[in-house]
Amino acid sequence: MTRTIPKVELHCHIEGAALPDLVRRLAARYHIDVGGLFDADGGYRWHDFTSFLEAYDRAASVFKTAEDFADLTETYLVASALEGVIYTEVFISPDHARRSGIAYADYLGGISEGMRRAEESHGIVGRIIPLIERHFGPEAAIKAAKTAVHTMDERVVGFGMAGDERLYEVTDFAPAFAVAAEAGLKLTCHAGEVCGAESVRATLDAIPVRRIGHGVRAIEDADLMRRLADEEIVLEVCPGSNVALGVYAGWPRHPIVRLRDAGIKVTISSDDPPFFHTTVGRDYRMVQDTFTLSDREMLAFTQTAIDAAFCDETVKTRLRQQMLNGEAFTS
Ligand SMILES: Nc1ncnc2[nH]cnc12
Ligand SMILES: [Zn+2]
Repeated sequence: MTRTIPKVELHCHIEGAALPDLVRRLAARYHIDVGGLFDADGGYRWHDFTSFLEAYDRAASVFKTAEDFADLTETYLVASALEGVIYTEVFISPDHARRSGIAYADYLGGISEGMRRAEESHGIVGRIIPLIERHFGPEAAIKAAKTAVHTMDERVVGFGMAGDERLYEVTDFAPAFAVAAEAGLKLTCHAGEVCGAESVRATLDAIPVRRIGHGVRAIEDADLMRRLADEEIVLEVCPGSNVALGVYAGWPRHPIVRLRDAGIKVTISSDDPPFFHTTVGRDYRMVQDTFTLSDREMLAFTQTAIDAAFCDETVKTRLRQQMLNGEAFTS
C-alpha cells in the first residue's frame, strides 16, 4: 500500500485524455482514416501548437456514441484515481460533439455516466465544463454556448474557452460568455499560453473569469502579476503541457513556483495528457522533484484547487476532509 498526495485537477480536455490505442481502435471500428495521426512509436504526431490542435481535432472525431464517451471518461477518471486524484473537472466541447455527429445530449450524458461509474468504483468525483473553441470563431461560439446552457446535467458547473489564442479578439467571445454567465455557470478562459501577458490582461478586462487556463506568461509582466494576486485569480497551470509545447525550454525554466511566490493562486493539471506524454500524477511529481518542494507545499496546490473548484460547498467540504485525512485512493 503506497500513500500518495491527494490531487485535484481543474484542467483536462476529455478528448485530449484519449489514449492513442483507444483512438486507433475506434477509428478501425468506424472506418475513419487516421493516417499521419501517429508517430513511429504509436504516440500522437504533432510538432507545434497548430499541428497539436489539428491532431487533437482528428483524435476527437473518432468518438461517436454516448458509450464511447462514457468509456473514455470512466477510463480517464479511474486512471486519475489510481494516481491519487480525488476530484477532476473535465472540459468538454459542444463543437467537437457536433463535428463527430453525436447529439450534444448524448455526448454530455455519456461523459456524466462515465463519471458516475468512476465515482462508484473509485470514489473520484467528476464535474463538467463545456468549452467554446476560439479557432472555430465567434459565431460557432455563441451557438455552442446556447447548446451548453440549453442542455444541462447535474455535473455541469462551469463554462470556458480553449483553442487558438492567436485568433480573433477575446472581446469577440464576450457574448458567448454572457450566455453562460446568465445561466449561472462559473467562467474560465485559456490565455497566456501561446500568447503573452497582454492576452491574460485582455481576458480579465473582457470576461468576468475567476480562473485562467494556463496564464503562465503573466510572469512576463510585473503589473499583471500584482493584479492576478490582488484579484485572487486562480491559474490552472499545466506544466507538462507547457514544456511539451515548448512554451518553456525544460522543467527548470517553468515559472510555476515564481508565480506562487508572487502570491498568485496556482494549481496543477495535465491538459491533454497522452498528447504531452504526461499524467496529472507525473505533473505533480515533476513539479515536486524539479523545484524540491515538500509534501506540504504540494498539498497547498491541491488546497488551492479545492478552493477554486466550480463545484458546490458540500462537495468541497468532503474533499477538504479527504485531503486532511490523506484519503486519496491507494494501491
Ligand atoms: N493546451 C491547449 N490550449 C488551447 N486549446 C486547447 N485545447 C486542448 N488543449 C489545449
Ligand atoms: Zn487546455
